[in-house]
Amino acid sequence: MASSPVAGARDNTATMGGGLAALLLENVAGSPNSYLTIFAIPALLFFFRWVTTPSMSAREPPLVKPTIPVIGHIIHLLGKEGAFYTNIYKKTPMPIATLPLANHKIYFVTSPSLIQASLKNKNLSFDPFMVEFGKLMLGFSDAEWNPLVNQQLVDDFVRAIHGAMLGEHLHKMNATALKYIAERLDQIGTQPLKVDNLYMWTRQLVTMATAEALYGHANPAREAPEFLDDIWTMGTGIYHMVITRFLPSVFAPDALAARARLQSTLGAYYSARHDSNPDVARIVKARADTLRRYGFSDAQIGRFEMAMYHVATANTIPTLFWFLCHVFADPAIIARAREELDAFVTQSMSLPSSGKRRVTINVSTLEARAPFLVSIYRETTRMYAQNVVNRRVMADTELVSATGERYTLKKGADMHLPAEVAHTLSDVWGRDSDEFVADRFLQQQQQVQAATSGKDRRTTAQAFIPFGGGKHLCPGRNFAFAENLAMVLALAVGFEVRRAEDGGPVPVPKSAVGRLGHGILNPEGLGEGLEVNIERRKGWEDVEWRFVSTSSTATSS
Ligand code: HEM
Repeated sequence: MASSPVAGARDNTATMGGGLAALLLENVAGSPNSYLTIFAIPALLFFFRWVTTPSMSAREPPLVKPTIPVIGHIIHLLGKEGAFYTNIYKKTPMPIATLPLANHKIYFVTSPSLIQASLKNKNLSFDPFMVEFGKLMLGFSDAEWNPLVNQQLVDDFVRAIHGAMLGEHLHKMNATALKYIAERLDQIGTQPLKVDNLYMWTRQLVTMATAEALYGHANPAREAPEFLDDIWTMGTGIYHMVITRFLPSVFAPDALAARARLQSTLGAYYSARHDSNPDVARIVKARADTLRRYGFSDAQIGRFEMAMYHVATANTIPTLFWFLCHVFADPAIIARAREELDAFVTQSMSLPSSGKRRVTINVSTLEARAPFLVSIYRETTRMYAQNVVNRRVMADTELVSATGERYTLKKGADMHLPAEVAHTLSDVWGRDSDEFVADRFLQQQQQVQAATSGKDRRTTAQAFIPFGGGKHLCPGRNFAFAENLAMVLALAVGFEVRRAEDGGPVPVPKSAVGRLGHGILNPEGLGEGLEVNIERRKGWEDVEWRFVSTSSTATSS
């Protein structure tokens, strides 16, 4: 039937009045392809949303939706990196929340009691991350990794690690590392030591001290000093190797090259069976023994053990740097530290035949004898830790907060416990939670002793997670304590550390942007331009330093 232009115009007017659906139906009638359009597009959109939005059950932690649907949190996470969690918490403060990352769920925990409940819960495991991150960081292919690594190995390995850094094993490591550090300090004579970059100086000295403590006299860094730099260069690539996993060969070629050199050098170390030398740390022996039992070749142990050297230095040394800066940056802090330390260090002096006065300090006593210095150390780890403790939910689990709220956690989801958020909660740490307060931990200890605020102390202890917690609580924390406390004590008492430019106090530099996958923040520009002079303190010119580590009061985080 022919239609007049007028009739057509009337029809269209009617259609507009009848709504969009009618228009679409009318047009679709003429074209089978259009049927596809009308049904397929919404179906696809629905399917995409269904696939990419995790389903939620009642009592799961409340959902925090991203501003941009589906991928908003991912974009925000990659853009803000370390500050991601703080930003989310500032916008939506919750004790626990569910963050959808595409179709994956992350439970983001900030409440101190829920943090501790998570760390203690056996259904929440770090093991899958050890396996997943390990393979990526160490550059094993699936074909090599899968036949070697199984749950039994992970269990044995974790047991071996934790048993190997206690008691006599720990004392031996402490003694070796601190001997190396003390000898370097003793070499500073009457002329000031000019240091171009305080961060790099600390890093070089303590990376080597740690290598000595781990690997003994066959420590590969003795023969190949580039080994020390390689461990840090490798660390810069972790973000690309493990977090984004996107073309590390393009974005982190130096890190991959450094990794290859480290792994080959360590492969030679294990092939020569240097790990059986008597001056090697128990943790190095125990790890290699376990890996050999599970069929790793010596070359594969070398590749795997690069991880040990990394974890032993990556967090301890930036912590030491900030600790040192804060002690020497504020004249009131260094004065108070010396008030605490001078008398007891003087009591620890002897006069050996060398003619020099010798101070001998047992690092295991410092917790009790140097509470102010220990407080500065803890405050440093509180302020600069930005590690995210990871756990995976292995079975549907219920978590109960201190106030009785119950949350259901679903199998397969991940949990993130970011130290940066927990360490700055103002209702836990006070209104000055963003500030560095040198005696914060000392004040708390005194309040506990006076029994005035046991509850507060419990809450801060629950929110303090620089070393993680539960079964995977960092086994190196006591060794890190010994290196940090001993070195800063010796410098505080026996030396002056001053800005080279004008002899003024050491500045505390800005910290670099926190990268995902890193624990303690680095200084901006890796300390470039932080020139200092280190010279003997008046009245302490002829003192040499010795540290021992014997069982008495155990040190702790
Ligand atoms: C200030 C220094 C250090 C900090 C802040 C630190 C922090 C951490 C953190 C947050 C974890 C994860 C814990 C968890 O998931 O619950 C960890 C694990 C670990 N750390 Fe440390 N760490 C430090 C020093 C050291 C040192 C010196 C060593 C060895 C000599 C070491 C060896 C390890 C090992 C082997 C693990 C894995 C433990 C396991 O999976 O069971 N760390 N550390």
